[in-house]
Amino acid sequence: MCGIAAIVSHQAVNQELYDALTVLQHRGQDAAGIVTCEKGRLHLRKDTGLTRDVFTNAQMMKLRGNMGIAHVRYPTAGCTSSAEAQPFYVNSPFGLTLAHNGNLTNTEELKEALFVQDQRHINTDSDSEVLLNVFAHELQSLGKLHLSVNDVFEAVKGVHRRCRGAYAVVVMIAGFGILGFRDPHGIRPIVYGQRQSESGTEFMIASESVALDVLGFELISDVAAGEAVFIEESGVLHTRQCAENVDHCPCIFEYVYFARPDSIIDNISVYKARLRMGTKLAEKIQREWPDNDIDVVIPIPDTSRTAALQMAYILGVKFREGFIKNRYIGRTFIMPGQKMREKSVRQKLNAIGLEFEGKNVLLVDDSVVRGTTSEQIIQMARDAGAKKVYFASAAPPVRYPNVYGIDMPAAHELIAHNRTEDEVSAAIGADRLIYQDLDDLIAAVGKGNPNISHFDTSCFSNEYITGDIDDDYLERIEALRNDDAQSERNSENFIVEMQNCD
Ligand SMILES: O=P(O)(O)OC[C@H]1O[C@H](OP(=O)(O)OP(=O)(O)O)[C@H](O)[C@@H]1O
Ligand SMILES: NC(=O)CC[C@H](N)C(=O)O
Ligand SMILES: [Mg+2]
Repeated sequence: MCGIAAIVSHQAVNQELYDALTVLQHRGQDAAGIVTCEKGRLHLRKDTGLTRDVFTNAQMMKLRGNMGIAHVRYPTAGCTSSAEAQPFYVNSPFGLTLAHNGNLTNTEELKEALFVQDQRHINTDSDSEVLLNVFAHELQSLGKLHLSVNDVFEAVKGVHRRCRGAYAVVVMIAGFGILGFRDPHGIRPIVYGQRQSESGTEFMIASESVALDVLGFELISDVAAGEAVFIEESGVLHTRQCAENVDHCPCIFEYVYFARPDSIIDNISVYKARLRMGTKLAEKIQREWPDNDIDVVIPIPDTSRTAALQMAYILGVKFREGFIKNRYIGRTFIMPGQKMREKSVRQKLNAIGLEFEGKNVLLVDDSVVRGTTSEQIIQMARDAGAKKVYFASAAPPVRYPNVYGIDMPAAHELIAHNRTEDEVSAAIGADRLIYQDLDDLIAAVGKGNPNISHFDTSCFSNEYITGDIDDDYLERIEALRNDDAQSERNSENFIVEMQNCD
């Protein structure tokens, strides 16, 4: 899950893109990058690390220009080398840079075709580099010396014909403008907005509306599934539906975990969706366990707080902060490698003993994926003196890999894979485990926008909307991207960057 942002302004965009990345940091902590365009010339800075670590003042000064795009990365393909940090660049045609959130599911076929038919060179293992080259080829093959807005939309149509999987994308065409587009299923979020300045209208595209809010842009709309928006460098906006078969199916895990609660995605408030998840889960407890002896509801910071608050309210029991989060440790689930994730949970969360001593506590988390957090937290609650430790998950059991931009490719690394709910409860050491039902999760999120008829729920249901995921594919991905394979690849880190400014 990465974060993308783009701004077309009448003044320098370097600081605003940087600010946008800090607001989108929760979507990717591995690498960050910004590219700006000044009179047709591109200035790029990208590297591994958090936004605050990647850009020095001197580098920021070099990112001149009134339009640019930016990215924070959480890898789902390739390795963690800085060469795979985004934005990516190709010089032909016209000078293109791209930032991508999502994951292509036909990368290998595309790579082969790019090499054999399109005579294009791919230098990394990143699917996003492949995506950029597909777009570049589609634009090139129109054979135009001077680009029109229509040509840009024709190239997006070509991308939709060739690419499978999830892609929310921003592309900057040097000296011409900025494009945003979303795959025909609209799996990953992308929004655009505007603000007025003394010199005219300015536009921003971003993964989440919270980035627009913070930078003073007013939300115009989500980019619809299959749609493209293009903003000319002068500040003129164009939109076009570019896909033939649109079937909007946004990722439900954005609402469970990834997105910030203060974002609105596809007209659904993430905050309200999480409150409704809390209501549904509390109602399930009341239904199935009416004589429960829960004394207190305690959230596992940060993401579960909204659902937990609502659960306590519906159950009529106290809500207490039993764990304090170290604000300097990032999100553990999106960290690379199980060792680092395990170590970080303990560094990140610490118990307040008096909230546990002698009590039956209901710990609430938004989801249980590998079980890294829940296992340690339950032990911490016991160590702090809890009598009984019950555990509730606002999402159903995560049993299947995600192939659309969340890095959980190996089924055997998921604690609920091939386990019953009771077995998971035993594995994490809970006295009782209550999972949200999938229908309730869908109802909780879907209530915010009745026009969305279905969601990508693949990690819960094993149903993959793109229709190209079979056992063979999942086996290949698991072999390529399980934790051991990744750490081997990352330790080699052999891909060297082609362009960057120091
Ligand atoms: O079962 P696991 O593999 O541990 O994954 C699930 C946990 O990871 C996430 O927290 P994270 O620390 O990433 O972020 P948060 O602070 O936003 O809750 C999520 O909120 C769960 O707590
Ligand atoms: N999480 C994402 O959106 C990742 C984008 C892209 N697949 C990468 O690995 O860089
Ligand atoms: Mg968490």
